[in-house]
Amino acid sequence: MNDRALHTVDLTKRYGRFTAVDSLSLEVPAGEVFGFLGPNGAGKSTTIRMLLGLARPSAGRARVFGSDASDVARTHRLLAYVPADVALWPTLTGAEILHLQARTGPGIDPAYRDELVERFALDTSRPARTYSTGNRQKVALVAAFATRAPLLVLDEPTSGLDPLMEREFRTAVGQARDRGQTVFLSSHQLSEVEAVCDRVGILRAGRLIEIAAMRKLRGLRRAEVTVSYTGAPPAGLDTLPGVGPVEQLGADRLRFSLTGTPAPALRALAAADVTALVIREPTLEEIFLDYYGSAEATR
Ligand SMILES: Nc1ncnc2c1ncn2[C@@H]1O[C@H](COP(=O)(O)OP(=O)(O)OP(=O)(O)O)[C@@H](O)[C@H]1O
Repeated sequence: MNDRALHTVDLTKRYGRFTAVDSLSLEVPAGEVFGFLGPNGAGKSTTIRMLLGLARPSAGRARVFGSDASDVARTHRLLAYVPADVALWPTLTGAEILHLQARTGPGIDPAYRDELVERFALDTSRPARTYSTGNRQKVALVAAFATRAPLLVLDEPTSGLDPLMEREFRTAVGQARDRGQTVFLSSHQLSEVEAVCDRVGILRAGRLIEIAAMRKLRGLRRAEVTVSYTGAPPAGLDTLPGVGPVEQLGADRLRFSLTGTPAPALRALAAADVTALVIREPTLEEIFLDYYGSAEATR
């Protein structure tokens, strides 16, 4: 099989005069867990619809394991897809839907499917119309992860899941990787992408602005650190590498931004009588603004 699971060249989608996806060129090698990050409206779902042959590109091309994405009869035998808004047959139960999907998709591992039903705590005896958003997502995730499709395309698959289920999701992605499946995961949750992906592409206003290994993305991060203390304030923080301007928030509290390893800052803090320490991770939007400049970050 082709060693490139996904390959796009100048992939473009215009709606009238609006360009939703702009000359996207991307390669995802087989076996990689690739994160596709971007804020709302960046063009993630539109890109995915073109990869799945569900939307026709205005220009450029998309290939799935070497076949043109428009050849859905061929490419859909090689992939499983979890859409952002999962719609199920309302009168069928979860079990019936899983059974149906097993018969129509690229083939499944029934024992692993049953294990996933347990792990995702899915009550498959209920009709789908009674399912919450999260439960509908679970049905779609179980169906996708149980396949042996070489490519899993997941479009913001965890937006309705609680933290316990999010953990199961991360485990299932790791198991898919261990089996050699390629995972294309669209998300706007940096922590999720960071936990499971090998590489990440950042999309903004329809353009791919960065493709980086996770290690590099971590280097871009700027955390906000708030420190409460008694007695003398921690000394020498503002001369440390990675520490941004130190802002005093009252008599016994200060705040600073931190990029890269926290070790030097923690050593400086250890010398003071710290009563509370809060480290807030930046949002994806803040990383964009931080790294690319606020003027560029708006469409
Ligand atoms: N059929 C359509 N007609 C016109 N504009 C569209 C159409 N589909 C999408 N768009 C626009 O294209 C842009 C990209 O939308 P898309 O759904 O791909 O974004 P997204 O990154 O998936 O966002 P989200 O995280 O909110 O799902 C948006 O501005 C959207 O309004």
